[in-house]
Amino acid sequence: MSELRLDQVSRWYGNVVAVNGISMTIGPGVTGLLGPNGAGKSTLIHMMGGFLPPSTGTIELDGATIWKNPQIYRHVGLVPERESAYDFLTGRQFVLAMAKLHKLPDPGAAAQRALAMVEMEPAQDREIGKYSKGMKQRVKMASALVHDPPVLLLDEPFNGMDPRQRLQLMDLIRRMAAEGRTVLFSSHILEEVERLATHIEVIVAGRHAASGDFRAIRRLMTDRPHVFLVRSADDRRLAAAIIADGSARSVELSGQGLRVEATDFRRFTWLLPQVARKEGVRLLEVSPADESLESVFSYLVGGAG
Ligand SMILES: Nc1ncnc2c1ncn2[C@@H]1O[C@H](COP(=O)(O)OP(=O)(O)OP(=O)(O)O)[C@@H](O)[C@H]1O
Repeated sequence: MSELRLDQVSRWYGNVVAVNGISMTIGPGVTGLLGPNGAGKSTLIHMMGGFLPPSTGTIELDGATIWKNPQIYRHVGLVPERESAYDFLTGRQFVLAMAKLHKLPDPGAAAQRALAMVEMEPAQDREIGKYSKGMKQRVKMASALVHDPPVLLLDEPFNGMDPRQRLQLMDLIRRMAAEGRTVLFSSHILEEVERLATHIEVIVAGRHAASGDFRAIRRLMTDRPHVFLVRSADDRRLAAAIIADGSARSVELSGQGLRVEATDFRRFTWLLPQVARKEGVRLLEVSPADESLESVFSYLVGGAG
């Protein structure tokens, strides 16, 4: 059983801060790393896999530092987001090459075992370039599993898959976790993460925004007060209507518009346009007032990506 521990990890590229002071612990089972595009998921995964050093902070696997520690590669399998550039190889040749890179005692047997794990034996002698998206993903999984690592890191594994391929891969990931592995996968789709992950870590704009099981994340999204900035053609009139309607906890008039604190996020965003229409007030803008957390919630609830 393996545990990854991140302590105050940051990573910047020139002026761009991709990951900002993230601390978290990832244990056995399936963990979903959820966040919008550009949140820093790939950067985090590459650091966890030992392919990229943190600018500051530490990442440890079972107490051993990951960066510049070749031993780590034996314990971690990483499936990158990008497509393999080895389209001219067959699935078997590709997985075999990875087995040889790891200097496994019997690379042939290891490759065969890994291909069997992902049920790719029947197609192993065809070229990767001729595989479907789902098959390519499974061969990438086999290459990451060839040395039987206790930790598996998958970057956006469901991207571009059809529903059937998605289900197959979910089954496979569940199986990997049931065997005692620590499996982490990234995604920008809440539903995907909810279906598969027993634990969820949310990152937005490089920062750790929330963690827990999906119930905890959902609760966090709906229970806490949400502050919105609302601009309309007639702020005063709209403020009076919102107060009369009772759909907000407080309404303040400011120079930039209305600052509205809503207790029930969904109800408020559903009611506001109706209240405005009834009053004949045109809405110009509704935006979250607290960029860091509010954007997480509106992003998650809106399912945007
Ligand atoms: N090699 C790089 N050089 C400069 N900036 C980078 C580099 N890699 C990533 N970034 C920037 O760091 C931020 C985080 O990127 P990252 O790819 O880690 O996010 P992500 O959550 O994986 O998003 P996506 O799913 O779109 O890949 C982004 O602003 C990105 O533009």
